[in-house]
Amino acid sequence: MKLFSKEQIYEGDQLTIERQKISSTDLMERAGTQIFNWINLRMQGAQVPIHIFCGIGNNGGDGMVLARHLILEGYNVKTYIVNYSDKRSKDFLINYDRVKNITKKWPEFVHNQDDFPEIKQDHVIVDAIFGIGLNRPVADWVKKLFIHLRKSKAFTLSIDIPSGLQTDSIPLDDDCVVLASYTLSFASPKLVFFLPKTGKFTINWEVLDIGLDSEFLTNTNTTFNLIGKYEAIPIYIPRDKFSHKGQFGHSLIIGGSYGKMGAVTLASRGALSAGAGLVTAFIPKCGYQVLQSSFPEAMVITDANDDYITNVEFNFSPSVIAFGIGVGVNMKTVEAFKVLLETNKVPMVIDADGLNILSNHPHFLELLPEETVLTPHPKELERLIGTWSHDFEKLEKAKEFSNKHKVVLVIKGANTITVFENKFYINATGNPGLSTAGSGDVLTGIITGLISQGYNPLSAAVFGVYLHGKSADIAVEDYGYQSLIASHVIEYLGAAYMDLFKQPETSSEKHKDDA
Ligand SMILES: NC(=O)C1=CN([C@@H]2O[C@H](COP(=O)(O)OP(=O)(O)OC[C@H]3O[C@@H](n4cnc5c(N)ncnc54)[C@H](O)[C@@H]3O)[C@@H](O)[C@H]2O)[C@@H](O)CC1
Ligand SMILES: Nc1ncnc2c1ncn2[C@@H]1O[C@H](COP(=O)(O)OP(=O)(O)O)[C@@H](O)[C@H]1O
Ligand SMILES: [K+]
Repeated sequence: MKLFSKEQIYEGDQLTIERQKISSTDLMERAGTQIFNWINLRMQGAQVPIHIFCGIGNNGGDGMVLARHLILEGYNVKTYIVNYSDKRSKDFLINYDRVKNITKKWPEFVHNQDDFPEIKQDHVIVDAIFGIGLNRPVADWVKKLFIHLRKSKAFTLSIDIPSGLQTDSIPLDDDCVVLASYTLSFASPKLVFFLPKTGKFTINWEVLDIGLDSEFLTNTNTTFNLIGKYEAIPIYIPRDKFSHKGQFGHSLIIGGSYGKMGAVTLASRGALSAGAGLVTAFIPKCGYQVLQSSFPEAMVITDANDDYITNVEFNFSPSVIAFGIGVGVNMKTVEAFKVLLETNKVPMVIDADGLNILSNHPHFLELLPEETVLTPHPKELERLIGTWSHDFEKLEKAKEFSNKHKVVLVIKGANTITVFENKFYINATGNPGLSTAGSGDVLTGIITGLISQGYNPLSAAVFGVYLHGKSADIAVEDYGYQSLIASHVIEYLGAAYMDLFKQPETSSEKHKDDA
């Protein structure tokens, strides 16, 4: 799913108005009506008090349209105008008048703290205070209103974006933003829903279709794209009846050191379960028994050294090489990595200590084959690209790094973001059950196994991250967040593949899959 920027959304509005020959007021009517339909379907006329807080811009206008429809339908509505400015938008004013004239229930003005209404926990709040037009910090009394709303603990439905959240910056503090229980967003979800410091303001969201111009929706390229089921399906390469293992490549997984052999086992299993034809693990001698007995499907080559890797030698042509898992940073291992990079021509995936070696020896980066996949967690990323003061700076630095070294950078986290050629792919699957030892090793294995069977490195990274998260989403149903371990992610990988071709079942799953 495309994540449109604020500028693109305004442009899409304008194009829709011109091409469909409607007025901006008509478009606002569509937006407000969609929200009304959403609420009406769920509330079925229930007389729960609904407090609608409207700003004075177009987001407030949407709130006014909603208020009119809810009042006319007989709901128990109180409408407030959060009067933070006198510069009311034209469409806000039109809809304000409509509320007054049609419903005769005049909105109340809120100018300061004394005007805040009492809100009980079992009431409903609609937040139509600020939309994407917010461009500076909110006034102190408005911030106090946000705190008042939050303290009520009432269900809070934000329109388009939680008020106080800007589309391109991080809030000064958490009290400056409405904490939404749910957000109904127009055109597309906003990038900030997926970043660690801002995503927490609305864990749940949904996009409402307001009939924007289809040419605009199809032809507009976006820098950020959300990867859900419908983006993953076209990446999938089907298998033909007469296929044989020789077609799915040979993955070489180089890693491990004394006490860290499990990581290589997990990655090797991940690669084979993702569909690699053959997997060979290259490990120090001490791991031979461990690997052969814990994962008989893999072949094993050992280093001359017992405890860590000192010299990588193999006598076959791998389709892809993964390097770094559990490998340590011994000087001999660093030297072996350098020699490997100097001679290697096949695609690579680099993780864990492989990344730490790159951070400590930045000139090695020049030796990487183009489109090498790097899979750092936040600490490893920091070592690679330096520190950042906020998420937007992190993304910018990650993009520069990816461009400079021509690498596919997979920024792991709750919404893993893959960066390549100035585009960002935000993953929609995965859950906190993945915050467990070895889950990153499994991901490296999956991406390696995908490259092995013919996916290009970018597709392998984006699809691998999707499958890894999806597998965890299915597995968590059986294990719960706490008990999910990395091996389960491998065991459920088949279910993740099969899910690609299943219809969404529950509404929350639908939400993820539509994303
Ligand atoms: N396709 C779409 O996305 C549509 C969007 N609409 C709505 O329009 C909204 C955007 O409306 P607007 O551009 O009028 O902006 P907002 O309603 O988000 O903001 C209100 C106004 O306040 C001003 N302002 C910004 N920061 C302020 C601050 N800290 N203190 C005081 N004033 C401040 C802005 O200049 C803006 O004019 C969207 O979020 C959405 O809800 C819909 O009405 C129609 C369709
Ligand atoms: N809260 C979360 N939600 C979704 N995915 C997560 C979450 N926490 C961690 N992950 C995923 O789990 C993996 C952890 O990788 P990593 O930190 O390298 O673990 P390890 O080194 O133990 O293998 C990454 O793919 C990351 O995106
Ligand atoms: K809002």
